[in-house]
Amino acid sequence: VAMAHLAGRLAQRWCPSSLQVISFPVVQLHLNRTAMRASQKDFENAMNQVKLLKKDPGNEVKLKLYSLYKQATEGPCNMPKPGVFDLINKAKWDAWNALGNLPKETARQNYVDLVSSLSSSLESSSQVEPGTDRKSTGYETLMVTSEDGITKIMLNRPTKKNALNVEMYHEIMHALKAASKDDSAITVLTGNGDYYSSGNDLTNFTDIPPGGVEEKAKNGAILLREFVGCFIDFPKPLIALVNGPAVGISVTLLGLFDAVYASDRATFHTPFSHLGQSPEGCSSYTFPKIMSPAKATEMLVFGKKLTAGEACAQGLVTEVFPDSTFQKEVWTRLKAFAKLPPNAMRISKEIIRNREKEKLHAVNAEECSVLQGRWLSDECMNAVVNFLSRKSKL
Ligand SMILES: CCCCC/C=C/C(=O)SCCNC(=O)CCNC(=O)[C@H](O)C(C)(C)COP(=O)(O)OP(=O)(O)OC[C@H]1O[C@@H](n2cnc3c(N)ncnc32)[C@H](O)[C@@H]1OP(=O)(O)O
Repeated sequence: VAMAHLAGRLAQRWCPSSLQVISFPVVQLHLNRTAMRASQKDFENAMNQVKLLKKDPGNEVKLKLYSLYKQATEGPCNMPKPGVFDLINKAKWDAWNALGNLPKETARQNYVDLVSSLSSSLESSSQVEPGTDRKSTGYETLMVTSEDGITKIMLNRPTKKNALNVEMYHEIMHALKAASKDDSAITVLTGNGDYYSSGNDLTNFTDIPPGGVEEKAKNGAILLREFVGCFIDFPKPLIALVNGPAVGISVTLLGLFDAVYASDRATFHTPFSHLGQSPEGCSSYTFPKIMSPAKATEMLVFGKKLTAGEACAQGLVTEVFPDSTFQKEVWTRLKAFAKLPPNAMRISKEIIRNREKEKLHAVNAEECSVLQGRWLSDECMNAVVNFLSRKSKL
């Protein structure tokens, strides 16, 4: 967190004249989380959209829609349990009752999300790849689509190399939560454009709250911990399609994915020391396990950039594909995976992940706490100032 006024102080201390040169963009970040909450109007629109669906979504989805509708409009299940032979009403009652005390607003949001994913998947079923189907509504920084049992979350700030601004952190968390509840069997994260992601948006460091830099660092650590926590807890198979270069947090998180497919154009770079920062995304734990402590040190401490082939040899990447056939090959494979029984996949992932979950959350907490301190350091501030003043790139 090279916050504007502290960075300004630094520049003044070391290079008074540079103050005229460096102008800090004070970014008004759209932390508008309420925008992500479905309004009554969104809910009504979704109800109308359901009537327009061209294909029957199937009984399981219809039960889900029914239960979410009832929960959103009436709250927790308030009907007497139907008799065992009243099969239809019993199935409806079971579905509604299973939602327990889910708040009405959450049910409304889930209903809207479900309808949105159905609209995308059912109306565009003639298309070949999830990459070409309809954009779901409501996201500023992502394109989220669902088709063929696959929810695809695409980072969508190609002009900024898919750098993660604060809004994108929130939207990814939201999209992951929605994907964990939707009907897809697997979830995919990828990037739009030539980059997978250039990591944390360094302008995140410039919008200082009234509490000053310490508060900024504290808020950053809280956000990061919650963000990484969503990856640790994600219940379905989560697959990264690394379409191009990946930097910083977009690389470290890969250790929490269930499979990582990369184009041979991709590179993997975690220049934390160069940036005066320290590893996150649980990489201080996952990387040494995946690739040996020494190889992890080369990446996380010395900032060695790996090619896709090297990352594959070290176990960080599952398989590398020629860029020219990357999309075709991986989507063919993913579609086959998505046809496997979803509950079996979920349970198998759970059994693998559960053994590590507690440890991963502890590592995440520790990494965030260390980073909070790093963001206040001169080393970190200098690096961010240099990038923002266009003095240095990676
Ligand atoms: C709160 C949670 C914190 C979590 C902690 C996470 C840590 C990390 O992720 S550390 C890694 C941070 N990332 C970087 O340091 C990368 C910085 N970017 C670069 O070095 C370069 O942009 C590049 C090597 C990624 C690409 O270089 P190039 O091909 O020459 O493209 P441009 O530099 O012209 O970039 C185009 C456009 O995108 C903007 N941009 C790219 N990356 C970032 C970024 N990380 N943050 C902010 N902005 C970024 C760049 O400024 C250009 O914008 P315009 O000048 O407006 O065109």
